Amino acid sequence: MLRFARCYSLARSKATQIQSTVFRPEYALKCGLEIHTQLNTKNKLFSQSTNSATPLLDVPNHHTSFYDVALPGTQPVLNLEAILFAMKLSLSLNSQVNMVSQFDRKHYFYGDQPQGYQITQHYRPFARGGKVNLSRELDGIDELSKDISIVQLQIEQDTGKSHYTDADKDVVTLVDLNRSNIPLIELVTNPDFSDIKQVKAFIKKYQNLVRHLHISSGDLETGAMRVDVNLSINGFARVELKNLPNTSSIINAIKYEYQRQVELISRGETDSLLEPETRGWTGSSTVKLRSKETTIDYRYMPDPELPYINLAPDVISGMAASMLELPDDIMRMLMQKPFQLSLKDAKILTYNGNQNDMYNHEALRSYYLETFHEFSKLIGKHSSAKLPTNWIIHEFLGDLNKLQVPLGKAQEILPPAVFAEFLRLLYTDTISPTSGKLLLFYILENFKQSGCQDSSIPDLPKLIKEFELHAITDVDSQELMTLCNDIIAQHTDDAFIRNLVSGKKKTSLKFLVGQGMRQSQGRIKASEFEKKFKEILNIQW
Ligand SMILES: Nc1ncnc2c1ncn2[C@@H]1O[C@H](COP(=O)(O)OP(=O)(O)OP(=O)(O)O)[C@@H](O)[C@H]1O
Ligand SMILES: [Mg+2]
Ligand SMILES: [Mg+2]
Repeated sequence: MLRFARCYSLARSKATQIQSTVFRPEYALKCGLEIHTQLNTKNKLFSQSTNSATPLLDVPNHHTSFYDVALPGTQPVLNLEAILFAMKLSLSLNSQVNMVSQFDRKHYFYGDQPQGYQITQHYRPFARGGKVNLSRELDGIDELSKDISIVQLQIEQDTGKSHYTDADKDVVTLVDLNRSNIPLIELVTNPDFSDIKQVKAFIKKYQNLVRHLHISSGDLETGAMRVDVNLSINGFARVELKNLPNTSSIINAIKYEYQRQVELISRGETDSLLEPETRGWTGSSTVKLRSKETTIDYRYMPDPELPYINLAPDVISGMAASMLELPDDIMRMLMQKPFQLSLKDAKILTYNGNQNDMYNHEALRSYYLETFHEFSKLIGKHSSAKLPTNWIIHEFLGDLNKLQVPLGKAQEILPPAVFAEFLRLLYTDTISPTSGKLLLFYILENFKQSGCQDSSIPDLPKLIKEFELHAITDVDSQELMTLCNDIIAQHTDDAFIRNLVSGKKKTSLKFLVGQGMRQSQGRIKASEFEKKFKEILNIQW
């Protein structure tokens, strides 16, 4: 117990130390990233095995061929889909695709690497150069604009996975080769990052890019994307940080390592910072894995079983011509007229979350754009941008999440033209926002209760009539007067009225209006109540 308490307090003090890390200009941070991304091709890089999309659910060693487990005599056959994916990514990053690239063997011995070498691209990578632009406007970095330049992109095969178990005190290593030979792209950036916000923004942006291009799930949690950070201060040697399973580990490891190096430099103890080293992340600190002297000699050599990748120029130009619009351009389009979305809303339509979301950004964006278009047609001009935004991005999405109904399904009963008609009812005050919320939720809940099977289009006028949701637009003045007088009689006393009328407690008016909205079930507008209460109580402010 005591030991636990000591460990706990040590971990807590490290956490506090990490939180309070201050980046000081006299200790300039320099960072570069190496990002491995699994490509979601149908098959593996050099075999016909399935490249599984659900690695966490798989039975170990299920997706393996003779080649993946390195049976003698098997040979690699290149999967061209991986080349197309690499080309898409390179073009999106403005990288120069090499017309000729080649595969090399990187030798090292490990249980989850049965060939004894990994096939990668060492001498002639797939693409070189390129950049990612980060901006204050879109990515929230401190600088107005900053380019992170790319060294290269290389295609390589993933390794298997080792699991260590403690069976009767003998440590047993279990090897799962499902991951062996899945295609990876390693992206190497120059050490252009000078603060944490830039690193975070880059990772988010790159993750979204691979999802946008449909070449990877980009998930850090499943290991589909793995980030190594290289970090140095004031010209000392770089330290490479590995085993960073999620964004918070990446950020905390940088903070911890920065602080560690600053302390060494400020104490003049810089011997250990003269040679590069590789460190791992334990969850609360970095620990040395190996130094330069013990660096493995990988004995790189061209793979004699694989021919060069020779690209014809028209393959690249053909791909360039068919490229999708990129996320930054889409965001800028959405933030301008006529849509005028906020950055946050534009991101919802452009940035993909993980697979658990009830929608994907592309489907939601086309739904939004089509509905916007239909709505503009209905009301005969460019619509007020706020209405489609609020009702699609906030209300509708909120309902889908609450009810766990996927957008693809909900669209069957609420295609863009029907949603646009619903928006028209709100725009023309045929129904109040309160009634609109009830109606939308009712429609979706009903659909959910049918097991998302009853895909008949809802009859909006009929439902409005049935549930008496029609807004009371021509409010009978006498009826409103009676309602307001009743509320005043039931909910106020002399002091309440005095403070309200004198303006000392103006918020009391909101309270009265709220009561009115509740009693009329939202069918009489708040502004009508406000007018009436002011008139009855002779409020002058
Ligand atoms: N002075 C430096 N400070 C911080 N980072 C640096 C510095 N110099 C280089 N880097 C970064 O180190 C990384 C080097 O990656 P690269 O893949 O080229 O080599 P590696 O780490 O030796 O190889 P491996 O792929 O086997 O890990 C790049 O991300 C680069 O930006
Ligand atoms: Mg490295
Ligand atoms: Mg590398």
